[in-house]
Amino acid sequence: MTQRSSRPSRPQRAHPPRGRTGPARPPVDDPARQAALDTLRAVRQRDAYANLVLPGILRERRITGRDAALATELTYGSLRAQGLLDAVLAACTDRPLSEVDGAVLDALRLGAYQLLRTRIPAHAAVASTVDLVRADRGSGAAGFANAVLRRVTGQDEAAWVEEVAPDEDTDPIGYVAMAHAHPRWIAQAFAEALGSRGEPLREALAADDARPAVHLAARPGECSADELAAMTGGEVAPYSPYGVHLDAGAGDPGDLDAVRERLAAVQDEGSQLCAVALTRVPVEGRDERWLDLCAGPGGKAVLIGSLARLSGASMDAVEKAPHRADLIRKAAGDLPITVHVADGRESGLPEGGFDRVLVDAPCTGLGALRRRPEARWRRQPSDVAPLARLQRELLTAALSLVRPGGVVAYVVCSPHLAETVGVVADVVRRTEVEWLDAREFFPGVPDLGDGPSVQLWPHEHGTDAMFCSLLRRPA
Ligand SMILES: C[S@@+](CC[C@H](N)C(=O)[O-])C[C@H]1O[C@@H](n2cnc3c(N)ncnc32)[C@H](O)[C@@H]1O
Repeated sequence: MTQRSSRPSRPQRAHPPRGRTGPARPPVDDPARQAALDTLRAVRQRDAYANLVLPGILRERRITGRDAALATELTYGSLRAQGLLDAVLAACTDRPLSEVDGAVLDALRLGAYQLLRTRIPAHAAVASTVDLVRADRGSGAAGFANAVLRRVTGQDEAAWVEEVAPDEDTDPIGYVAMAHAHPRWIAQAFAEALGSRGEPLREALAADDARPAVHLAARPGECSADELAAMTGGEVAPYSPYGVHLDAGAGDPGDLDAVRERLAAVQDEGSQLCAVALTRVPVEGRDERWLDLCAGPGGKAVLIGSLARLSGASMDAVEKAPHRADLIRKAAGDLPITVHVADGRESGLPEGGFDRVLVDAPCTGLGALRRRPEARWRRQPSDVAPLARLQRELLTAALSLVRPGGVVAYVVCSPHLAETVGVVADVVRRTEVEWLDAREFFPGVPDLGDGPSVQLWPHEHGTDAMFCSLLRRPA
């Protein structure tokens, strides 16, 4: 690890007071950065979700085109990279970041992101950030931000990683976690799922750190993937028969005509594949009652419900949260889906009453971090055990709701072993059930490992890191 010759001295003032420290100026005319900064603040102060806050700000302020694209890139990029940015910023000040005014810290993260991970010229990145701080917090805070960011400009991202990351030889996981801006415990969980601390782990974290393409699912019976690609200018997805990929910078996909007219929905290709896999497993005899046990907000329920309609089946959808149950009803429209607000562990639905059951269980979401920029810094290792307990209980309930000979798909958007094979192996040990080789039901998808479960990965499949196990209740 290289050592910096000296820590930067305290910038300008020994202790710039918190809050306003000088005359504020009128708001700066930089709508993209202002939108990004306001979103970072909402995420920090109110635990808001950036992908809900930012589109609202852009709409309200009528920010479009290049400004909207820049705001999106800076917001999501700064949030994704936060751990790395904070380590660099901490090395550029001589007091803990916890003592830096929150609003100033948001701006410093925005500035550091531009300096380390964009092609924006350094002088523009520093000056624009300092202007934002001056307008909001006054000239003292602006001087502090200027001094810190100038120190960040001293070297590029790779050199900073060498300085702030743990030593690569003694802590390879800690090193690669810092280099690709992931908390160490998440990198460790990925390493365990991949069975590697080397190149596959680096590739997985790098893919997880990049801006993902938008994935759409054409609604079966309404529109084909070819038609959807032609309508949206996207590309037909490589594996899902319903999938289309759009460029990462393609704007708000909710504005697309195909999505507004319900011919398609925004849905990761891995989610599509797991939902479709449930419908591909042959079952003998009756095949007309399907169930989604954790259905909100309804992405998979709509895809499976569309396939149910085409094959003459109907579907029940269970969701514990009433507002998410409402979202399923809205998304389902006239599909043959009956929505129940209930706990899937005691839904009151008939035991053995269903031919196919999906358990898309609540999980840490570690497999979809690239789509939820702030999530990686919010999740904690202590979240895993209670979720794994709930997942086991939901899967056990699903196995009592499926009829003999029927099939259950257990799906999570996480590769954490405690939520994936840990849950399934435990339930299989305690229940009489056949663990099917799920790989057969992901035709054409390469690199699916040794089975019997399927673990998808962003770096191998271009999907979220979705996990799917298929279980059959003995006839
Ligand atoms: C991973 S999400 C499901 C996503 C959904 N299948 C889709 O594709 O849109 C898990 C859902 O389970 C719900 N949930 C959590 N605990 C539950 C329980 N005990 N019973 C039923 N649903 C539950 C959550 O509110 C959440 O909506």
